[in-house]
Amino acid sequence: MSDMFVAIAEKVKSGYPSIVFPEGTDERILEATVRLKKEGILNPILVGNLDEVNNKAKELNLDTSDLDIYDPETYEQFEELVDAFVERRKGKASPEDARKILKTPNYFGTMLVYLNKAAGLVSGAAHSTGDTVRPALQIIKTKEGVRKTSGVFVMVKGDERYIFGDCAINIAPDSNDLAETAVEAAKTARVFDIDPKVAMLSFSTKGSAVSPETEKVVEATRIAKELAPELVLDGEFQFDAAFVPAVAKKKAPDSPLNGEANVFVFPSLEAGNIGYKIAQRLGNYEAIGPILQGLNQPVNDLSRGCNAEDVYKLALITAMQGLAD
Ligand SMILES: CC(C)(COP(=O)(O)OP(=O)(O)OC[C@H]1O[C@@H](n2cnc3c(N)ncnc32)[C@H](O)[C@@H]1OP(=O)(O)O)[C@@H](O)C(=O)NCCC(=O)NCCS
Ligand SMILES: CC(=O)OP(=O)(O)O
Repeated sequence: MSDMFVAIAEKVKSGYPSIVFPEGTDERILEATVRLKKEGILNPILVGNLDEVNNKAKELNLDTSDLDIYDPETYEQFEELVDAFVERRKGKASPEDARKILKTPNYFGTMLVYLNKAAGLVSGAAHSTGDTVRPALQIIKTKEGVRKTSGVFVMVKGDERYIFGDCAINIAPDSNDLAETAVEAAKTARVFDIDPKVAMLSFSTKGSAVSPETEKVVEATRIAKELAPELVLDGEFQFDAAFVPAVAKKKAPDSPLNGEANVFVFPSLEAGNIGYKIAQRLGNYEAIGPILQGLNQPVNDLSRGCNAEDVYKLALITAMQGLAD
């Protein structure tokens, strides 16, 4: 494991937070949580039917005897969750609706976080992103000053670390959305000791093509600079002009990025989601995330293509976000 994750694990261990995993019968979740508990890093709370979770663990030769397993069907404080959900949804859910909704593991787990019974949540190994994040958007909500959450990956290979976003949430971002993603991604970068140099990506570099798509990124760059004038941030850039110094000299000789960008803001969810998966699967970068930015409490999604190592690392990041809040 890279030094970065070893350091995060040490930090998390000192706080020993509880993190909730709504997918208690998923084998990757089971493998990662048993390891996290055994290493004394954090306290996993698995959601699911006790027998089903334990039987699945047995099949995998994993010992879940010292893990907390909460079943929404038998959870003693369920009515507390119902009341808090009805209050939070302000007229959008009756107590009967809430009782039904909170039987679903992602809503149940998210309410545990909202009520501070857990410090964060990791899900999405077996659920789509929509089903994983919707409870958080409705219950946890964004921090004051953040209009929309976005999902970034930390891309790791050896000592190399980059932030890619938005790869998960906003399907057709406008200029304001892109600017906000950029500013939040720079903050996320600092969490991983990356000194952010932010590139606003497009298929054009500094006006080499002009279209509504490129103009959206030009405008996003202007807004992001206004929001965070201290940031090293520029656009619009093709990936090579943002990343390869020799290409940057030719295509954008006057830019402060100098082809050294390490935070990449994609112009649409198509580009971001496809882009991170290509870097992961063809480029052999580890892709940890999506890490949701700008929420009041940490809730993070996984790709359904994840492995147990990805779950373990995203759990570490989630716990670290919780300690920082
Ligand atoms: C994220 C997503 C599920 C939200 O869609 P949705 O549930 O239809 O959203 P809605 O517009 O109905 O909004 C639901 C709630 O979430 C909030 N919300 C929606 N998008 C949000 C965002 N980006 N940030 C913060 N809140 C958001 C809304 O304000 C609303 O809150 P309210 O009920 O309290 O008023 C949707 O944008 C989506 O499917 N994105 C793509 C996910 C994906 O497949 N990614 C690729 C794989 S990672
Ligand atoms: C992040 C992501 O693409 O998730 P999934 O692969 O589950 O759709």
